[in-house]
Amino acid sequence: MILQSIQYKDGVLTLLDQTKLPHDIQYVDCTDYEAVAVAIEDMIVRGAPAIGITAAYGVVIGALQYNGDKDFKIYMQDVITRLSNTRPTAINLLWALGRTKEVITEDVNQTIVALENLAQHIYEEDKSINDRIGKHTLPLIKPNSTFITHCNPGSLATSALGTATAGFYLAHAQEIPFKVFSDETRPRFQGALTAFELSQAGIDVTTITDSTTATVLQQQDVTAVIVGCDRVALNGDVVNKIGTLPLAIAAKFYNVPFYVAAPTPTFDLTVSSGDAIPIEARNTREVTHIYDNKVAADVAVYNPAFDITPNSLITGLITEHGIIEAQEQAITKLFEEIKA
Ligand SMILES: CSC[C@@H](O)[C@@H](O)C(=O)COP(=O)(O)O
Repeated sequence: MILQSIQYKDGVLTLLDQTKLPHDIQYVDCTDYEAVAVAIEDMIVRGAPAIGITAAYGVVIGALQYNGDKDFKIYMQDVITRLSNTRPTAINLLWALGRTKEVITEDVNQTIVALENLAQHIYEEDKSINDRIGKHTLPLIKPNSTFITHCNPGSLATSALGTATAGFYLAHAQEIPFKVFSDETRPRFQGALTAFELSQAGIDVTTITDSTTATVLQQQDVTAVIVGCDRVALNGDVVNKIGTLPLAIAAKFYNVPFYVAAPTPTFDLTVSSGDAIPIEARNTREVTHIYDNKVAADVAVYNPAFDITPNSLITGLITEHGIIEAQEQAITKLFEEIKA
């Protein structure tokens, strides 16, 4: 069973509350755009593609709330600005919001219909991207192979099969035996969500602490590491959940291929390299507390939510158009082909 993290009907955006998983399955209904913005900030919804889809629906809800107090286009710009300031790293957010801007006109009713169609289109497009990334990942999943993944690049973070997990779902459906090690991903335990969703689907998954990753690479015959991403720079550097960089370094040391599942909406061709990508600094409480239990002394805390993996550590980027090198030339060529 694949859990749906985002559902929309008649002005109500229903989000699976990921802060409660895996213990409780609870949903949050958003009927105003401020609630959507807070849901993104508080990580009720999370994961790059899911954030983009949610923001697109947030704009629809914002348009539905319009009460004529000010010029419609100025009001809609305020809605978009609020949503775009929720989280800084995953480019899917700005990508989706940029697309909503293109359909906003002075005509309120027409704009609402266009925004609803667009949000639905972005949602469906993401599903198709998941499927296609899965198909390109499938040849890597030979019988009895072993993988490591990090964070949650799964159905919870997208509209369907996930990015890095899509191949796992397809291979499992074909009854190919394989196993997955899932880093728990401190401090927010997104990897525990990956283990949860893969195990729900009947996939052989083992949770490991982030500090066990190198030992698994040392001890096991790992076929490949496959992770997702939040933003890919023009030169192929990848920003993904904190802990991806040490995993990539360890994979290189043990000669294990390191793949990044990268939907094209996650590329940002305006940034030449990873160090130009803004890295979100999150609340120190995420580190000092596990749920409500204090686990750290009262000392300084450094809590970047993402890290930058240099292109030299990446074997390939698994896009919906196929696997490409994490290099500027290959990325430019892909986007030229898409445009043509
Ligand atoms: C869907 S791929 C991106 C993920 O690997 C990952 O970095 C992610 O889910 C984002 O993290 P989050 O901070 O929970 O929104």
